[in-house]
Amino acid sequence: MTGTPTLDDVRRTRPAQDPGVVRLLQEWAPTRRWYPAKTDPRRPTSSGVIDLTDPQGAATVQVHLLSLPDGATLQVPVTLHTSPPPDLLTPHDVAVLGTVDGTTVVDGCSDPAFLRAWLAAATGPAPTPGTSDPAAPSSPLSGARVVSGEQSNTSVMLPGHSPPGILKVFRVLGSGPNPDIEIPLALSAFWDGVPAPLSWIAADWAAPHGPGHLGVLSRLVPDAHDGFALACDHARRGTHLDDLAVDLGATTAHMHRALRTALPVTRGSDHPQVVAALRTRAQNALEVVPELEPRRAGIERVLSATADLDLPPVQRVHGDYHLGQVLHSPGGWTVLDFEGEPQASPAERTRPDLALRDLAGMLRSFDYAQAVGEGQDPTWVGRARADLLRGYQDVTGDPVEPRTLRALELDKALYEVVYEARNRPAWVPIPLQGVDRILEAA
Ligand SMILES: Nc1ncnc2c1ncn2[C@@H]1O[C@H](COP(=O)(O)OP(=O)(O)O)[C@@H](O)[C@H]1O
Ligand SMILES: O=P(O)(O)O[C@H]1O[C@H](CO)[C@@H](O[C@H]2O[C@H](CO)[C@@H](O)[C@H](O)[C@H]2O)[C@H](O)[C@H]1O
Repeated sequence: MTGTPTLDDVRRTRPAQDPGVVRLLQEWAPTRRWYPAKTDPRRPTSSGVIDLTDPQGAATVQVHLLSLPDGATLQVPVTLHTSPPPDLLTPHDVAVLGTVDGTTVVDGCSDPAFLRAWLAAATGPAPTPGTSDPAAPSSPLSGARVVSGEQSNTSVMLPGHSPPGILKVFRVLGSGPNPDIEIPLALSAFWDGVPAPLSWIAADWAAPHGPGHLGVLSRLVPDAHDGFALACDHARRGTHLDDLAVDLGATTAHMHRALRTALPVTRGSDHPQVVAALRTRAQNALEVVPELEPRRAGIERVLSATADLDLPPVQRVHGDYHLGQVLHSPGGWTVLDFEGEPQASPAERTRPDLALRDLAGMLRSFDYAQAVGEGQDPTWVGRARADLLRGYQDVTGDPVEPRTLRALELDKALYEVVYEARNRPAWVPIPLQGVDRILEAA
C-alpha cells in the first residue's frame, strides 16, 4: 500500500440552514476537551455543513464546520433524531447535546448512525488480500467504543470491523493531505511500527483552508496499552521501565530511518531556520506565561549555546512525540498520531526538522509520567532517560549531541508550559519544573 491519500473524492460543504442547531454547537463545543480555544471568550461561527447518509436511515447525519476566532476550522459531527435515539456509545447525558424544535441533537461520535454513514462514505486503498478476519463479528460496529482521555481529536474503536479498526475524527481541520494519513500510509508499506490507514474522507470547505481530510480509519493494534498509562503505572509502583524504555528508544530510531526512506528531504542541514524556530517559540512562551519571566536569562543562555553547533541534516519527523503517542502490545511499540503539535500551524507541522526533536519530546514525557503517577523513586526518571537514549543510540550508532538535545528539550518544555496554561492550568508546574531542571543543568 503506497502513494498519497487521495484528495479528489471530496465532499462539498453547504451553508448551515438551522440556526438552532448552530447555536447549540456554539455553546457545547467550547466545553469539550478537544476544543482548542478554551480561553478565548469569542464564540465560534458556522462555516458550513457536510451531509453524510446513514445507510439504515436511523438519523440525519451532519458534519458541522465551525470557524474559530483565530480562523481555524473545527469539525463537529452530529446526528438529528426525531425520537430519542436508543443505542448510543456513551451515556445519554454525555451524548445528547439538546433538542431543537423537537429534534434531538446527538454528538456524532457517540452515535452508530454517524459511524455507519462515515464507513459508507469513506474511500481508501484497495484492501490487502487476506486482511479481513473471517472470525470477525457480523456488524462492523459491534463492540464500538469512544476512546476517552486527554485527546485533541476524537477516536472510536471498531473491533468488529474487518479488519479491526479505529476511526479518528480530526477536530481542527488542516488543508492538504493530513500528515496523520500521509505518513502512516507511506511508512506502513515497509515498516510495521505504525497502524496502516484503511480508509478516509476528504472534504472541501471555505477558502483558504480546504480541501483536506475529515478523518481516518486505521488498523487497530490488538491488546495494546497506552504508553503514558503504562509509564505512569510503573512510576507509581516504583518499577523501572528498563527494556521497555530501551525498546522505545530503538523504535524511535527505526521510525526516523523509515521516515528518511519513505519521505526523503532534499535539503540538508538548516541551522538558521532551526535556531530561529527555537527563538520564536521561547519568545512566544515568555509573552503568554508570566511565570517564565524570571527564567528569561537562563533560556537565552541555552539557546545561545546552539549558535555554533554543527547540526545534523533535517528530515521529516513525528513532531509531537510523547508517551501518549505510543502503544505497547505483544508485538512491541507502535507509533501513532503524526499530525504534529496541535498548537503549530499546518506549515510548521510538516516542516523538516531535527530527528532529535522527537527524542527530546519523549524524554520530557518521563517527567510527566513521574509527576502524574506520583512516583516516589528519585532515580526513576534518570534511568528511563538513560535507557531510552541507549536504545536510540544502539540503532543509530551515533552519540546524541547533548547541547542540541538540551535546547530541544527546553523548547518542548516551553511549548508544554503554554499548552498546559491553555488546557490544564493545574499541570503547569510539571513542565515548569522541567524548564528549571534543564536550566540548572546548563
Ligand atoms: N491503531 C490503534 N490501535 C489501538 N489503539 C489506538 C490506535 N490508535 C489510537 N489508539 C488509542 O486512541 C488514543 C488516541 O489516539 P491519538 O492518535 O493519539 O489521538 P489524538 O490525536 O486525539 O491524541 C491513543 O492514545 C490510543 O489509546
Ligand atoms: O493531543 P496530542 O496527543 O496531539 O498532544 C497534545 O496533548 C498532549 C496531552 O495529552 C500533550 O502532552 C503532554 O502531556 C502528556 C500527558 O498527558 C505527556 O505525556 C507529554 O509528554 C506532554 O507533552 C502534548 O504536548 C500536546 O501537543
